[in-house]
Amino acid sequence: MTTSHDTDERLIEKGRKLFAQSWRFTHASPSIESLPPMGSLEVAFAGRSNVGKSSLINALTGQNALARTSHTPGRTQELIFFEGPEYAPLRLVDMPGYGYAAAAKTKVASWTELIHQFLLGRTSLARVYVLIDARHGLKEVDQEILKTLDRSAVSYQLILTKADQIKPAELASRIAETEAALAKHPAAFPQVLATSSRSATGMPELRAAITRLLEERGA
Ligand SMILES: Nc1nc2c(ncn2[C@@H]2O[C@H](COP(=O)(O)OP(=O)(O)OP(=O)(O)O)[C@@H](O)[C@H]2O)c(=O)[nH]1
Ligand SMILES: [Mg+2]
Repeated sequence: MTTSHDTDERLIEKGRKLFAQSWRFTHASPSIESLPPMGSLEVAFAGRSNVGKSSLINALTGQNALARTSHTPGRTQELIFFEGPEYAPLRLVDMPGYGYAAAAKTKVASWTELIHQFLLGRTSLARVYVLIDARHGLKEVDQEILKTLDRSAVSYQLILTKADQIKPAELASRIAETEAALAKHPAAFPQVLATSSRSATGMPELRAAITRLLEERGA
């Protein structure tokens, strides 16, 4: 008999292998006109500037220099695509951050436009993870992204990042509060994940979730 525990173990092992391969940068798109042709399934990471999108891609792949990270917000300014050579059906997409008030207004506006256009019009986009800083929770500017995702057909899930920065009890209440806020967004996964790129908390589960998605899509 197959139990759900067996399935979880199998997906965690398969996810570990998928992400243990050598990932590489393949494409950077500063505009919607310059996107790579659709083909492989894509999983994108969105969120406010500095929330830890690029760091999460590095932690998932175990390659610390794959995506460029920075202490200062506004590091990632284009849509950045990564592929694993032995598993072409999957691309990871690092996105520019939104809500960064210190950057030039015109830049912020063009990144925001790019983000919304990508999320609404990309049929190869199989899932979007929306990252939220576990210390701060959902902000008004995140709601705009959630509204865009509600209008698109893509499945999406929230991830609380930097879980290493707060106490377990605080993390538990932040998860509960964020899940409660998702009641207004029926298109979202009702469950919220918690991760730390620093301690690798949540990485096996996230790799398994992406692996399950690929299986569901027959990739
Ligand atoms: N403590 C802790 N710090 C983290 C974690 N993830 C990222 N950081 C730090 O947060 C800062 C921003 O990380 P990035 O990965 O560059 O964030 P980003 O969301 O890609 O930022 P932009 O590209 O500017 O939108 C860096 O100083 C990281 O070291 C984490 O899990 N724990
Ligand atoms: Mg980044």
